[in-house]
Amino acid sequence: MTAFSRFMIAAAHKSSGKTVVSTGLAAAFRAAGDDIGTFKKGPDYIDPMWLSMASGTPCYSLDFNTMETDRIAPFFASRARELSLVEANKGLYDGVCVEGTDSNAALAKLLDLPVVLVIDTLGMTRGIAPLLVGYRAFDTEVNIAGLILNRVGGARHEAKLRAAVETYSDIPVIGSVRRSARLDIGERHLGLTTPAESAGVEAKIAAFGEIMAESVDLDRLRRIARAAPPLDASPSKRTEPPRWPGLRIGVLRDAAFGFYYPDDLEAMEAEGAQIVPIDALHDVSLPDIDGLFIGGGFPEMRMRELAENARMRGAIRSALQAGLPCYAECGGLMYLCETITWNGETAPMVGLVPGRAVMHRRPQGRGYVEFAATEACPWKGDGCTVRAHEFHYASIEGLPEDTVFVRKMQRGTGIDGRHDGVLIHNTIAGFTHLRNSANIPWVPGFLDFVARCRTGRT
Ligand SMILES: NC(=O)CC[C@H](N)C(=O)O
Repeated sequence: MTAFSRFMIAAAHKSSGKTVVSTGLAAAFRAAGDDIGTFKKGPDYIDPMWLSMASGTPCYSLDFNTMETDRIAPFFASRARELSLVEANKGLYDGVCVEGTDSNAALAKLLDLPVVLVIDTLGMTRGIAPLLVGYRAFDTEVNIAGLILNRVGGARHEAKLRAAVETYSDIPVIGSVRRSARLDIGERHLGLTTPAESAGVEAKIAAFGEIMAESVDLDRLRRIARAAPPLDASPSKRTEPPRWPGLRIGVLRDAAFGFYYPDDLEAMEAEGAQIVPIDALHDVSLPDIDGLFIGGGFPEMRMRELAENARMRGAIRSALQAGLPCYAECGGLMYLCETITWNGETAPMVGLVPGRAVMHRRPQGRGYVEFAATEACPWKGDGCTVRAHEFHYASIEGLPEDTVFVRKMQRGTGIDGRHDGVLIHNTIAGFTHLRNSANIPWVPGFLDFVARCRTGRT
């Protein structure tokens, strides 16, 4: 049994301001000297970037789709800090199936998380009461322990909301956050803008923190978090020695590429690999590496700078053509194509994948996917059905007929609706985002492949 303080920030629907409130709370607790850690439910990469910048520690995803349910609590216990904030996705009770087995509420029950609801009160006064009554009655096993009124218009609005809540509900109001342009994070395709591309991001996060410290009763929230019962799970511990000591894995990490799960990179390090960060916008050559990992992100937002860095594009193309093993996901796949087209502009990219990445106005693939590896897949242990996710506005056009794919889609879109993961030399590049877990061990699969290629080379 492990005792540590924890709570979930949930809402009634998407875009209620959860991430801004959570980021501000993480910043406020950190500024107050609390040992705060953050988690995000679901496969998202962007909200965790804000949360981890605010807390100064990695933000880990908790996801029913890619993690075995019985591994979630040990994983949480091994990453939790003295005070842990879990940010929900969408609404508290939303989930893929009608039973809500993968909902935020299910996660709150699994981890015994007291829930703090952030309610977007825009255009709402007395109507908040039936919403809360319903949320409370819908599942009495969910511990809704506090309420933060968000986007409150002014003192009169706040008074009406408080009166309605106090009259009809027993959920305590622990905060009231006024509508303010200072609390804006821009939204666009895929969700929020990333901190890496927001000007003055540190000042912005500090301002979120100051506003939350003034608007939310932090002590009350600490008490709610402390009242969580001890968690019936021991931290997961690794006992085997690292299998690939000294393997050097380059990871593209900059304003264009940033979609990485911190525990995937930690899993590489636990196997003895060394992560070598590479900036595709500014570095002009590749460091000494055995393998390359290019995650997703927003290459389309930086396509001019990526194009202008012709030396790096050339260095990556030559290295991959010479057989350097590489794994690229989504934005990484787009970078490896011949060109990216967006907003009427086309820019040259690496040119390893003989196709053109084209951005569209609507998502071309979104949600959970399932695939089976084809015989062509050079990674070992990839034979079973793999669950993962995709979210992209890009498609790949002009791929030749004889393209070799390593994934046959059973659910989801991938590259052509049926396949994902092109194989070119020792590079696998696809739209799917993988998350390493006990049942989807892509990290050992990739590292083993990198090690085999290295042995072949030397
Ligand atoms: N998931 C990603 O890496 C997204 C890539 C790109 N920004 C798109 O929307 O298509």
